[in-house]
Amino acid sequence: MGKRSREEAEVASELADGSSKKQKVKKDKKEKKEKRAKAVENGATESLSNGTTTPAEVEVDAEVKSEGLSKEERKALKRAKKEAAKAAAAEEAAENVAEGAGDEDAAAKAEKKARKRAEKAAKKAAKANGVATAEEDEVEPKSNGKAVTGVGKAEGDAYYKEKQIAVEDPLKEALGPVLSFDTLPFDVETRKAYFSGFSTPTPIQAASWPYLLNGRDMIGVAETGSGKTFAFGVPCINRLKKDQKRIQVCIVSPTRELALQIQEQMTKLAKPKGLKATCVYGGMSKDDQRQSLKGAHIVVATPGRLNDFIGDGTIDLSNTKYLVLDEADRMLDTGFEQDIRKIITAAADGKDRQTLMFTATWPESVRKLASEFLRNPVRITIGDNASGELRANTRIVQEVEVIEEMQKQSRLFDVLKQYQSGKNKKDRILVFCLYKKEATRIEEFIRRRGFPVAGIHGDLSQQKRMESLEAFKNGEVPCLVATDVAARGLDIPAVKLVINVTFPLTVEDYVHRIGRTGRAGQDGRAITFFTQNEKGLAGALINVLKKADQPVPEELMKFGTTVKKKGHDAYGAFFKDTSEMKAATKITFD
Ligand SMILES: Nc1ncnc2c1ncn2[C@@H]1O[C@H](COP(=O)(O)OP(=O)(O)OP(=O)(O)O)[C@@H](O)[C@H]1O
Repeated sequence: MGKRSREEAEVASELADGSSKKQKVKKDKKEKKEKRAKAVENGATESLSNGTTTPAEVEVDAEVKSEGLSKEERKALKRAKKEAAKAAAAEEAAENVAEGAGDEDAAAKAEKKARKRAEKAAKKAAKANGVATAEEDEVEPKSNGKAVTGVGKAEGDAYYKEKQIAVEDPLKEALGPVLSFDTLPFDVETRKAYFSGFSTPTPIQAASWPYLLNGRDMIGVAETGSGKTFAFGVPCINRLKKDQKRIQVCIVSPTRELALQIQEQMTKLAKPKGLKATCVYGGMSKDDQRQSLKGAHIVVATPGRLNDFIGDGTIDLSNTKYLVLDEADRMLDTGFEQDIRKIITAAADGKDRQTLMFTATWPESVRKLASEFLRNPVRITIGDNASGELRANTRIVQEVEVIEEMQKQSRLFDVLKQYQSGKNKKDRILVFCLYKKEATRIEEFIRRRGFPVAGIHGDLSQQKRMESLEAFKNGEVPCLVATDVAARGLDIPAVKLVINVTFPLTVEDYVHRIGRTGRAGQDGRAITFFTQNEKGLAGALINVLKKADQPVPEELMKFGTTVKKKGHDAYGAFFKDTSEMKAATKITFD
């Protein structure tokens, strides 16, 4: 085709396109008018394809619902109707102007303006009518409406692969991860309040949010310090009804200090929305806690005190539709099982309830019990670990020293001298013991050697426990001696070193203990004294070291690599020979 004829063809096609566009605009307008007339006739409340409600529709809706309104409400409704009529007239005028001028740009502008007015009127009318608008309620997550989905399949799959995320979903919803806070259903101010200081969601947050916002039950398994609290905390916020001053969200935690820490995080999420989170836990006044429950929407609790309050009628969980077991494997072990059964029975029915279980360790022994309480749960596991095997945070350097019982104190002194002197004098060190009496003795030993130290264990009053933790957190005391009450969940900034003076009863507890360091993308170090007394746990410990790519001392290998089938009542371990294990790849934490 020659140049000229090509130009002519293009002009002709443009003209043809223009006239057909005009015809289409006319046809659309005609259809819209007919639709409005029909809506008024039928009392229908259909929405336009862009999701807004037309003034006529609002009017019909308002008419239907105006019965039983107060005088003020009727007035508001009348005003809204007027607005709606004005907007409709404006829309009509805009259509006429556009038609008369034959100018599509002007028509589009006028129509846009009119639509805005119509939307405004629709919102006013809806408000007067008690219908919440999308903006007020933000996005109300639905269980089946997929209110929030993450990125598309290709991008999502690439992210899952890069971050080694395994998603097992019996319903095969295949929701992509949320890779930016901006795509969450919160306004700018709220996002700032929640996420300032964070650059992106962590892998467990990115992968779990779309499913949780869509109402799914979940098991989330991710390494210590990887942001699980916000992973389960953020999605429930939009679901809460501010005016319903009843417990709508319940989060259960195994220890008092952890419950308080979760409450702090939940308050950060609740407060900007005018919601209240409170905490109930043992060892403190019941009356004060009863008082604090007034007007609360979210309760974080330890199981014993929660059941006390359910039993005496202080707490009614029948409206609790979002139930979280944090440190879920601990919550489901034999010590807590009965308490948890009672709590779940007191909460809303399974079909109305979203149940979540989050943890860094997910032993085989609790999985069957967990399935009793969950409905088609999505299981999300981070770290090339689809089967949910025991894994330690790979940013922690793990050193294991096989020594004699009687060498422990002098080695402890050496380690403290090495890591808490000179410019490192203020570095935080957490020392774990197995027994309360042992913790008291070790604390005294450290104090006598000239190191400022505090303690936290079950022989101390709750007040004293909280004071010790606070002094450690605010840097007043750089060394804290603890039993396993401090092993799980506690998020203390910049713990440089964890020392295990006596190995815990399970290797799961070991993973949680050392997880107090190396949090939120930081590096950390753990030094563990291992004696002949714990040789039954050597195989499982060797597995954890190998999977985290850590050196395994010869002396430890000598105890054997077999993993006992049943390690402890709490967990009833799992069987795997270490030779099958492959080293873990590092997960990046943005
Ligand atoms: N998106 C994020 N980016 C950076 N830091 C984050 C992000 N989300 C949470 N954090 C921070 O990471 C730290 C660890 O979070 P959190 O306590 O929730 O970990 P966890 O996975 O529950 O750990 P544990 O298994 O020990 O209980 C906290 O200080 C938290 O404020």
